[in-house]
Amino acid sequence: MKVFSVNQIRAWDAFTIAHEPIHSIDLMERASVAFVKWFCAHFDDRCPVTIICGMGNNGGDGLAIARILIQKCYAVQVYIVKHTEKGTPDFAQNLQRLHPQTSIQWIEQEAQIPTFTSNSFVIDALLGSGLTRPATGLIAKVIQQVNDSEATAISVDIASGLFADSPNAPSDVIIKPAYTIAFQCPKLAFFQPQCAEYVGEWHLVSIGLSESYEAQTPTPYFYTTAAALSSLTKARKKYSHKGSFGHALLIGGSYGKMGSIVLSAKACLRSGAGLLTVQAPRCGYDILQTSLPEAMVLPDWHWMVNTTVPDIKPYSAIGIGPGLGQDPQTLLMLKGLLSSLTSPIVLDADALNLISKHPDLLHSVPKNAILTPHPKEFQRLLNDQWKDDFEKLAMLRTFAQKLQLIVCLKGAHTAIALPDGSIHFNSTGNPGMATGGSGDVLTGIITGLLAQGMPPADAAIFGVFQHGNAGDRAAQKCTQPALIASDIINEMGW
Ligand SMILES: NC(=O)C1=CN([C@@H]2O[C@H](COP(=O)(O)OP(=O)(O)OC[C@H]3O[C@@H](n4cnc5c(N)ncnc54)[C@H](O)[C@@H]3O)[C@@H](O)[C@H]2O)[C@@H](O)CC1
Ligand SMILES: [K+]
Repeated sequence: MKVFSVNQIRAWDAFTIAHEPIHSIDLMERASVAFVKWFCAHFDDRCPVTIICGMGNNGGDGLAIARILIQKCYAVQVYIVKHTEKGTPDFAQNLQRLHPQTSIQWIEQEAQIPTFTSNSFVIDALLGSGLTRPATGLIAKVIQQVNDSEATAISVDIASGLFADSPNAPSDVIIKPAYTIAFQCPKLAFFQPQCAEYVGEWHLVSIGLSESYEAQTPTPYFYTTAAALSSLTKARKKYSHKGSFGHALLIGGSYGKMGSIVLSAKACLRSGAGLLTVQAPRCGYDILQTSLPEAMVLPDWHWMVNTTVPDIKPYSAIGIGPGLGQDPQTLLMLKGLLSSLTSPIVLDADALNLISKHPDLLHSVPKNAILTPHPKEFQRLLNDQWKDDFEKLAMLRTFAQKLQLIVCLKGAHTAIALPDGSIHFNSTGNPGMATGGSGDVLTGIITGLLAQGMPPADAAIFGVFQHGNAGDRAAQKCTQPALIASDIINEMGW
């Protein structure tokens, strides 16, 4: 799914209005009906609903939502903040459409701001994607009052005061909703950690905007959906054999850190790799052979760390890093490996840390190599600091494009930057996966997919998606706090 900027969304609305064709007031009605459908599916009519409206189209949505909820017998109180002399035409029309007996209160001064009770819902329709400056004055005061209350706030399209495509200042006043119900496509802000409390749990509702506009309009940003990946899962042919599914090599583990490479190795096999060899220091030999009889083990001559550059000819993909350690001899091995590479590679954990300490190595990482850093590792790779998450994203794009690498920046909504400049935000996963070993599992999955011949960009996007999917299934079974990396492996499968 494409993620568009506010300007593109506005053009998308206009295109749909002109080409469907549909009147803009009817598009607003569609949006409001879609919002109400979600709302009613989640909350019954026992709790009072307060709708706070601005005077733009977001406020127009709020008024239409009020009308539809009243028809469905919800107890609705409407407040309109008079922040301008004249509302938009669709706002005005929806104001007219409200039943004369609807409870509407204009807020023209601070004393008229209500208190919001803890058992109520506040539907936030003050400001939407039309935000041009931070919320101030009366609107800011209303937002503050909502945030100070214990009411459950639900934002229409986007939290009032939140910029969709660019960072807010720390002092900006923004609704902190429990939920955001966004129309048609997510906003870039939804994927930024710094915006988390201004987004809450977000859901998309379709408002039937033009499919041809979506298809023909370019954007660097994408949101991964299961449907877009369905073509990547292929049934196995009847006469296939283990040689049909590649031979992966995983390099990692060191004294005290063998668990990392064991986790990667298990995940690699579960991703469907036909054969797996693990190169590990000699101290890990028994551990690997015992915990993972399905894998072959190539013991390094060194007892504690990896030092030997493997003969890479037999392998269709290589993953290196989990538990690797940063011994000087391991660094030499990594250098040797990078200079002799012919197969696709995943670089993770200490392989990335070694590269960060020896930045010249970055230039010997081959095109389309997959790097899987978490934000700290990425910052070390960049040797630079971003001032906010939007800048981090821009730096990620530039880095991947300049070096022609695939970078999976791990976190909630892992951002996968491709050499073509696109960024793909993941849609699966949960905070239960923030636990030691999760990343090792991901490295194993992607290495296994590469070994089977999946193109690197697909392997990164599909691997991250399936890793999160397995994590979601695991969390459902054992809850998020109880989830450990092995649970992710046990829930793998597609
Ligand atoms: N036809 C359409 O374009 C549709 C629009 N929809 C809704 O319309 C919203 C966008 O509506 P608008 O573009 O009218 O804009 P908003 O309703 O977001 O904002 C209203 C107006 O307030 C002014 N404003 C901006 N920042 C302000 C601030 N900090 N304080 C006070 N005033 C400020 C601007 O002039 C802006 O146009 C979307 O978020 C969505 O909710 C939906 O109804 C779907 C269809
Ligand atoms: K809003």
